Amino acid sequence: MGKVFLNIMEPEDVEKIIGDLPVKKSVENVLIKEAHRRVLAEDVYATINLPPFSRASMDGYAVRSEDTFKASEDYPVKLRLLESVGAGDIPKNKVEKGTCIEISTGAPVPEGADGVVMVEVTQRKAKNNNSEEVMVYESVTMGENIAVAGSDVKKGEILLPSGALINSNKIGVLSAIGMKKVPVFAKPKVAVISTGNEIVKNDQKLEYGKIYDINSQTISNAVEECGCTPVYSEIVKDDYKSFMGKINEFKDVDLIITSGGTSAGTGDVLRTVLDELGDVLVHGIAVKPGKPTIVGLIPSENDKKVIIGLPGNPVSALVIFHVFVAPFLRKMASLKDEGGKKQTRELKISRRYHSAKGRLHYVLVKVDKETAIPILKDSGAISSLAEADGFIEIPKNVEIIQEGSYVTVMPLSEL
Ligand SMILES: Nc1nc2c(c(=O)[nH]1)N[C@H]1C(S)=C(S)[C@@H](COP(=O)(O)OP(=O)(O)OC[C@H]3O[C@@H](n4cnc5c(N)ncnc54)[C@H](O)[C@@H]3O)O[C@H]1N2
Ligand code: MOO
Repeated sequence: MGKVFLNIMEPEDVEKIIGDLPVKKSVENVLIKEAHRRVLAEDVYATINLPPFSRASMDGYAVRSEDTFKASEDYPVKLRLLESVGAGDIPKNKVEKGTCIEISTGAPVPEGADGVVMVEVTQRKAKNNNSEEVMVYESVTMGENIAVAGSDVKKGEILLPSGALINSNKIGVLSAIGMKKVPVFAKPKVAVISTGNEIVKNDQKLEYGKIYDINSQTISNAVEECGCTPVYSEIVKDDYKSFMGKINEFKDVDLIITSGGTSAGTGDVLRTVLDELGDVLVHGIAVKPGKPTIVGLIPSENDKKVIIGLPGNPVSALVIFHVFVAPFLRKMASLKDEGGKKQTRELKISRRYHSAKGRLHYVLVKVDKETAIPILKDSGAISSLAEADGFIEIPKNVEIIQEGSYVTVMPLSEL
């Protein structure tokens, strides 16, 4: 396949190409304590009734409701107390006419009882023969203060559908049926590789001409936010052998993201390696920043593996990741809003913005209350990362955005 760098593609076409890339999914069973923020891979049905038995929902006395119908402040009904049942206990007696059983919230309702009188509207009195009686000052209706077995969920009913993101409340639902292991989609593994002779890790000395690695950190975090597991890598030098070696090393990952080495410079070897190993689907997008972005496919064991080459500039790398890569990773991770973008906000732009025509522009913005403030620095400026909350898209045919116009802000991270 010939080089396609000069074949700059429109962003919509690139989104379509990425959207059509192959996605492999597998399922694994994890302990419930490890299921948080994972995606359910099967429908979950109730294996028991919820609640499993009819239980009191108030502290008080289990009664036959008809015994209390005439009860009032002035004419309380007297009921003989048979026993006291706490949560977790099993009642020994049956509630017969004229009797009651003291009951705690969560305890099983004794046979014969069809209502629970709240303790606040009763008074307990000891009698001479060591027995006790309860004065009831208010009536209860049938079923009052009782949660009947299966009234919440019936055994066999669907509790959660496949594809649900297991957050803390959904963990509660799975816990209610005593689930130990939960079927979830395996998290896609994504190798994150920074390339460049000038890049060093933070445990190395910063010699003249070198810079600390930013992209492994920013992109790995962003990968995690998409429900995938980042696999860290050593920095790869700008030479064919190192690059090829590293790509072959990551045989068991689902996708590879590199940064740097995408443009036309002499050290930019990703393109050469991809041309040799597989297919380059995209090399060049009509956007700014991020024009030299690469999307490729290389053969892997049974099918093909996707490689995304992000531009080296940390701002370009992050923006391109959010626009083009994150939706695909979220789809791989089976997150519900498959392919969808993150929650955006419509805000007023703080100043008039002038954009060069011809390419779609992504502009970092700081959000202050209801205003988006454009950050006017180039994509090599790290300080813009410190200020940025998100970015806006300015279509290729728009030159001027007037102060106060509404713009759509895409957030840069989850928090
Ligand atoms: N003749 C041309 N030159 C360039 C073009 C072009 O079309 N023709 N495109 C420019 C654009 S746009 C960008 S963006 C860069 C992208 O090039 P690369 O992807 O090859 O990136 P590098 O040259 O390796 O790096 C660019 C810049 O970013 C720094 N960098 C790289 N990786 C990291 C990292 N992990 N952490 C922190 N900083 C990183 C690197 O040191 C460079 O300063 O090419 C333009 N040139
Ligand atoms: O368009 Mo580059 O990607 O300048 O930053």
